[in-house]
Amino acid sequence: MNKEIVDDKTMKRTLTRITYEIIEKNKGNQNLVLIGIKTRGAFLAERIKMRLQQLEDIDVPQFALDVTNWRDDQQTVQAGGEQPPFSADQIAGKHVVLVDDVLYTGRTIRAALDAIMSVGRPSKISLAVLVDRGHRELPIRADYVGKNIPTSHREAIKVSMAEIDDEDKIEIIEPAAE
Ligand SMILES: O=P(O)(O)OC[C@H]1O[C@H](OP(=O)(O)OP(=O)(O)O)[C@H](O)[C@@H]1O
Ligand SMILES: O=c1cc[nH]c(=O)[nH]1
Repeated sequence: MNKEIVDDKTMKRTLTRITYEIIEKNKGNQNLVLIGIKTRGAFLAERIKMRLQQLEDIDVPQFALDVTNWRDDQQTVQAGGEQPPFSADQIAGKHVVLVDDVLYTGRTIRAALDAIMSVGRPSKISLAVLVDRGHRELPIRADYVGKNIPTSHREAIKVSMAEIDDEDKIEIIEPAAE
């Protein structure tokens, strides 16, 4: 069963708040680079980039990262992951804000950190997520959290985004009754 817990208006507000928090914590915003994890993290990073442009009139570089090749379950997933789309110069000495939709075990973020470090050395990496659903398996935490949504292991969080899903919403998928 799917239960909608965040609607489109709330999702927009949440992203605006995350953007304000990034602005507040990074006075000047000079060194920022946004890296969104495909698939939906990349669209979230694009939206944060647009808000930074509107709110602060700054043009922050933004990239979409495929972490397939760095996953720790890589043997079991499809081959054919993409290489990072940025160069060492584009991230060296920068403050990278990594963006994803859901933070769960933390393994996707671990893979993203390795992918970034394989290219260059940012001065700092922060993490922004739309949803933190708990159940971490690695010592990873987010700096910017849209919604903390406590879940059981059996539940799942489904983020829909207008760019690919036709609408914005966050649902909790409950396991079917046995
Ligand atoms: O913290 P974790 O346990 O790693 O889980 C979180 C990740 O899982 C989902 O991605 P998924 O692999 O389903 O790919 P998608 O974004 O392309 O749907 C989600 O978008 C996060 O990236
Ligand atoms: O519930 C979950 C767990 C990982 N990734 C998701 O998108 N949802």
